[in-house]
Amino acid sequence: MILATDEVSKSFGSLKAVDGVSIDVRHGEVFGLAGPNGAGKSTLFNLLTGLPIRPDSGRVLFNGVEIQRRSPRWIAKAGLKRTFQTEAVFESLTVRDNLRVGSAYGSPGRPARWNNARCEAALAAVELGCDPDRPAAGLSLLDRKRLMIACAMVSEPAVLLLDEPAAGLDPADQEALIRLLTTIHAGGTTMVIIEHVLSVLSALASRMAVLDSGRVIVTGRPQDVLADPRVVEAYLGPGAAR
Ligand SMILES: Nc1ncnc2c1ncn2[C@@H]1O[C@H](COP(=O)(O)OP(=O)(O)OP(=O)(O)O)[C@@H](O)[C@H]1O
Repeated sequence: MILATDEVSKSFGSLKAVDGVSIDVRHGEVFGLAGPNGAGKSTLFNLLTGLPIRPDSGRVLFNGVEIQRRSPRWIAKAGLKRTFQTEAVFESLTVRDNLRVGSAYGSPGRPARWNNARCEAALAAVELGCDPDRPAAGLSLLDRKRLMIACAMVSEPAVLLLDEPAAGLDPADQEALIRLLTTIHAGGTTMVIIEHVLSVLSALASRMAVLDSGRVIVTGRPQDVLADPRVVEAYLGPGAAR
């Protein structure tokens, strides 16, 4: 296992947002996370990356090391990086400067000396063909997503966590995203993907878990999980699977 949670819980007041969740992510796989709105998926990502919360109980293990009390920066430098539901790019900065920020935040060891070759490589990896010296503002939705992924990939993380990468994309752009993430995965990056667009998740993930009300209700291969009556009822309500 490269990444695991062991009975991780987090409450906000009386709400158990994440309730005793245990997942195991294997080296080199794409692991999916799904579940209805409010199921606790993003909170689980926040607990994995220390941003900005810590678990009330349970452990997060990265390469066998407990990281649940580590800082977000330490976790990023260790090789666990993430993207966000909304396209978290600095609109007033150029594409190149966005990548510089990504590199400075997550590179292991001392801050890496920036070089243009690295910028070009990161942009090529996400197939972002624009002028690197143009502002990020005005990029299309898909290109802002490419840039956000490039900012995470520029420090060559071992694990990339993607929070709803397909949100807002039309079917053609979803296909482009699937091709892009397939290529990045083929380069050796382990991925965990939260996604509501289940066709995208099915195309990418070898295993997945579904959360409901903070708990894992089913884990397995996408084709089995998505046909499971418990999953159908979590999305559509009690009795929907009958
Ligand atoms: N900082 C916070 N303070 C209080 N409640 C929170 C906080 N963060 C999340 N929650 C609550 O925890 C629950 C789980 O939220 P979370 O965002 O993890 O769900 P999700 O599965 O990612 O949902 P979505 O698919 O809509 O993004 C929700 O009820 C949410 O309102």
